Amino acid sequence: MTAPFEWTPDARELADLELLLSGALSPLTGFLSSADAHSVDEHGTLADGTPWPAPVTLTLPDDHPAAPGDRITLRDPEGAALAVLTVTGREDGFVAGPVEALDAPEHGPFARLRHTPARVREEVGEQEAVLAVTMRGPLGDLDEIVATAQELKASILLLPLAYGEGGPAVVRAALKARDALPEGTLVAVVPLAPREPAIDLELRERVAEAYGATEHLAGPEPVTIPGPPHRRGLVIFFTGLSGSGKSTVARGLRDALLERGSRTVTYLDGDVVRHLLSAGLTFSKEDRDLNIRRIGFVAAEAARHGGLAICAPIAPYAATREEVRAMVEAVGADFLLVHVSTPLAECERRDRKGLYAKARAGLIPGFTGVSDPYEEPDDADLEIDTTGISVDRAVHQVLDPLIQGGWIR
Ligand SMILES: Nc1ncnc2c1ncn2[C@@H]1O[C@H](COP(=O)(O)OS(=O)(=O)O)[C@@H](OP(=O)(O)O)[C@H]1O
Ligand SMILES: Nc1ncnc2c1ncn2[C@@H]1O[C@H](COP(=O)(O)OP(=O)(O)O)[C@@H](O)[C@H]1O
Repeated sequence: MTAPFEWTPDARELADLELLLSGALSPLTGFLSSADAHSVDEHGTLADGTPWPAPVTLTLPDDHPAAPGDRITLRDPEGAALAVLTVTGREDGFVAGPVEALDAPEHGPFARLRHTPARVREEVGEQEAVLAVTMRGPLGDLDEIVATAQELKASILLLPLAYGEGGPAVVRAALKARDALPEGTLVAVVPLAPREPAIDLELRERVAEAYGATEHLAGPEPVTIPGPPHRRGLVIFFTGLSGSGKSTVARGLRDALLERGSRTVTYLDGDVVRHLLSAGLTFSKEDRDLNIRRIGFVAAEAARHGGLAICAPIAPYAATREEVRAMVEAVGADFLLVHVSTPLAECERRDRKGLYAKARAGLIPGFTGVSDPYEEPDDADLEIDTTGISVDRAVHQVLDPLIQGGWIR
């Protein structure tokens, strides 16, 4: 049964929730209170003295109405109800309490391999010694694992710690290793998000124990060599006042890239987006933020598999631009913020669409730069002022650093 209050935890918290529900974080049965989390940080124990290596917490905004005694349905981003949390405390932004599983649909890559610790222990049998190998990347030396297992007369359990973009690759590596290891080697997928190295190792030990391990080997850390810039996803995000030249330069850049032909280009113009993706949104702060998040979402999807996206909205708020940068970097792509810093006076002099005149006459309320804020970026990767220079020159001020940085060939 779902509860009256609702919340959608973030990706890390959802991963922890899955582990709490499966028993992989035993003896924990819920999210920690602030007191427990601080005690773990300071002493490596819960407040009652039980040893525990890592805070497992859930953040809830202060304006969320749930209070101690209330029940909150926890949902995944697609809306599936995963669990109910019974609130025992709220402090320092954390909500604490035990969680109970709901009948959530199982999906996602390798969902069939997400065996619970109880199921794995049952399959292995209580008497047997088990060598668990936790892995975040491909295993190097399988001979060493085989030799250790023989010495311990143990069966082998591979625990790929699948989290985030690289998750499926770790599981594939585990399945490949299983085929080369002795018969009877088991694989169980554990969605354990990484922590700082020492804590990560201790937490892996605890998870391995929950899975019945009598011995634990931590597999090598993955060596992540990012691809060369010209193969990585890239989002070029123009921001600036209306009339500063964002669309003109962005279109020129798009055309120059298409002429070179070395990359696919997705172009998200501010005006075009407003007619389709964000049709119906106003220019209130909330709607502008939503508009920018939508643009960021589409751009990040285009960049996820190595595409190049160009966006050219006003994007007046620094925090929202930072959110988009984080969304793009979270999919392993690069983000370049281009501030088209043409001063207001010049934008107003151009007044291509007559909007500044209307804004000054009070006919358009909340017009950026006139009667609505524009927060100047202090994190721009490039700045161009298009006053008194040709469009071609302005386009080159963006294109040249892209070539120099290796993003464009
Ligand atoms: N109140 C108000 N403030 C600013 N701009 C306004 C407003 N009302 C309409 N317009 C027109 O909408 C274009 C900006 O849309 P954006 O989607 O880029 O804006 S935002 O990023 O959501 O703030 C902008 O186009 P550009 O000139 O291409 O920037 C304006 O033509
Ligand atoms: N060097 C330049 N770069 C870009 N635009 C320029 C430049 N010089 C003059 N302009 C003019 O400035 C206006 C910019 O309008 P636009 O690109 O629609 O701005 P925005 O998308 O920022 O609202 C256009 O009329 C364009 O021709």
